[in-house]
Amino acid sequence: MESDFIALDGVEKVFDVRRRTGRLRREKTQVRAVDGISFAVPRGEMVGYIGPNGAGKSTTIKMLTGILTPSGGRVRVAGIDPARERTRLARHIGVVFGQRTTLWWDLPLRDSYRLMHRMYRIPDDRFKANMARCVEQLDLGELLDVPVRQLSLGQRMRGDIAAALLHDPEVLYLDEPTIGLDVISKAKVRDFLRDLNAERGTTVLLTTHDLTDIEQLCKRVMVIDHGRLVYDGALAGLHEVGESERTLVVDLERELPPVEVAGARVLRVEGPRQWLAFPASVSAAPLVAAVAQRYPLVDLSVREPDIEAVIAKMYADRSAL
Ligand SMILES: Nc1ncnc2c1ncn2[C@@H]1O[C@H](COP(=O)(O)OP(=O)(O)OP(=O)(O)O)[C@@H](O)[C@H]1O
Repeated sequence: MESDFIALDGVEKVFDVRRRTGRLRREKTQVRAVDGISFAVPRGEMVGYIGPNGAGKSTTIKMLTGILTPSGGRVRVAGIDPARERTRLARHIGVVFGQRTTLWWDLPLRDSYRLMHRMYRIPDDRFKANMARCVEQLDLGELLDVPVRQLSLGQRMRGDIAAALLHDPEVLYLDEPTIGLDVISKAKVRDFLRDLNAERGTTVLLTTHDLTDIEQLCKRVMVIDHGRLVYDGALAGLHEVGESERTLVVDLERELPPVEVAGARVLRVEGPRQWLAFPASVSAAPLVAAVAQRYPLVDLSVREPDIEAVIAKMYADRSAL
């Protein structure tokens, strides 16, 4: 069970939608938001779940919380069928939606937390310990008596993350937890999540458009597109799938015509500096040697492929199919 703490097997979600096709006419159509997804996440793993807008990420998370019932397939979280036993599952999971808050808008954070204490029937000692930990690690001390509506987005997000953890869940779903946050708030949230996962072994499923979140937090990433899983593996492996390229930036002694060497193509020439693209999967050494042998080289550097470009290319390639 531990190796498939979260398990999806051929999961589908189809929405019936009515579309207006004329002044009085409406047409019934179906949207396959999730189209046969299978994956397993072992206990204690922190996994990124990414994809373009409308790919089916939120729908998957809603099925994992039990808010939505799958149209087909099987979902299990901590051995529980979420849609059937949503209340029982609630004790095991915490959910944070970056775009909306679970806190009471007009109440200070402290009062929201007190309400959750009672709603979730959290034992007093656990509540106190978790509260103390979150307040310290998320730097909430000075914010506890401020009404939620007066908090900045970053402060509110930290407040929301604490709220999701007061009942000590084993699983945390995060849907865009860093959206709209400034650089410092993002760093605080990421540090906290990293510690939470390392120290408490909380299993984390993270949905985000910010690939830095993934690069800094997740070894494994799943990519979903049009309701299907198109990649599940190490973040590094995405480069191979996306056929990404590295860039060799060379500074020559003087301005010269585009460099000609096998295995690379010149992307740009700017005075004595030239940018050469070569496949990320091959070593830079022979290329550097070839350039150095034939051209008056002053300096050089190698730039790693940009993961965002890799993923953008993956999406583009698939939609061209
Ligand atoms: N309640 C609903 N009724 C009808 N269609 C829906 C419903 N919820 C989602 N959809 C559709 O299902 C598809 C997947 O939506 P979903 O919100 O899961 O995508 P997402 O990957 O989370 O996107 P985003 O990154 O924009 O949040 C979209 O085409 C969306 O319009």
